[in-house]
Amino acid sequence: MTILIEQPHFGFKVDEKIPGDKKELVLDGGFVVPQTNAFGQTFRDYDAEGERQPGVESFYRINHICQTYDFVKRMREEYGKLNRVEMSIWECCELLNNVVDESDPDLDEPQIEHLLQTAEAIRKDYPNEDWLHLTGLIHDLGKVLLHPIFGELPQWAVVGDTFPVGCAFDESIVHHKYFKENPDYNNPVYNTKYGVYSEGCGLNNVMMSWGHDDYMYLVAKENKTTLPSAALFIIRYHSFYALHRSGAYRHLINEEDKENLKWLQIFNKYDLYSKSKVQIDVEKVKPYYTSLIEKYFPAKLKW
Ligand SMILES: O[C@H]1[C@H](O)[C@@H](O)[C@H](O)[C@@H](O)[C@H]1O
Ligand SMILES: [Fe+2]
Ligand SMILES: [Fe+2]
Repeated sequence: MTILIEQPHFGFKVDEKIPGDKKELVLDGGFVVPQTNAFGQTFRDYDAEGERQPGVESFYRINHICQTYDFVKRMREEYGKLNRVEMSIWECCELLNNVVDESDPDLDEPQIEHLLQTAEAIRKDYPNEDWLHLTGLIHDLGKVLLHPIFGELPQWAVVGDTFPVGCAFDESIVHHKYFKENPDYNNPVYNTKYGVYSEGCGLNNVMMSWGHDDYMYLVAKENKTTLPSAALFIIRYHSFYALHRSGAYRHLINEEDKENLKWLQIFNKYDLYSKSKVQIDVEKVKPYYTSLIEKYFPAKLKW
């Protein structure tokens, strides 16, 4: 049954602005898109004054200064070895029980809540796309890099929006001004529109700032997941807001990226707007998600 609240037409598109005077939208008895985050502010407002703003801004300052081309190259090589731990996907979800993401203006809950909220919100609107439910569950698992067994990487090397390194930093990136202190900012090899890349080279050939996205992509790929390529693309680029939100860096993408981007934009609605104080009953949904994990992953993965 379709229930429509205070909305004259059916449907809600990702890039549509939520009307200011409407409280919330309900689709097909499915996922409710809230107008404000758990702190009563609009989502992803990096300038809104509030308890999280100063911490988030200082997070981005150090992130933008330290994410250089050389740093990313070293991290990809080091963490691409996957020689740290062997564990299942569900064990990794549980490790995130205590992890709180300092870059996020919309959420201060442990990450496991966010994973389940995202997956369950997708399941409401896309009941038949089980691969997308599982993608929701695992997309942020790369945040285990914050854990002591992964060397307790600092937040700036794990979370936050991502962006290409090796070419100019686009102005649409959150708190762009802090890039001025990044050594690559003044390096002529890396500071032009194309930098070390070329027109339509494809994102697979572009190095992204290091963090949970690329790491989890490497984990999924190297452990031979059977998830479709759109799932791997979502995991790898879900923090690349400059592209999927602002449309920057389109000169680097190829046809395959363009196709995958459509799924990423659908996914983003659930990743972003499902952040709330509503808790999911973990034990209740666990059997469903463990069956999906069995379908798409080996029992133990190398991390
Ligand atoms: O603060 C958030 C958070 O770290 C998310 O996991 C990441 O995907 C977003 O891009 C970022 O803005
Ligand atoms: Fe993320
Ligand atoms: Fe997320």
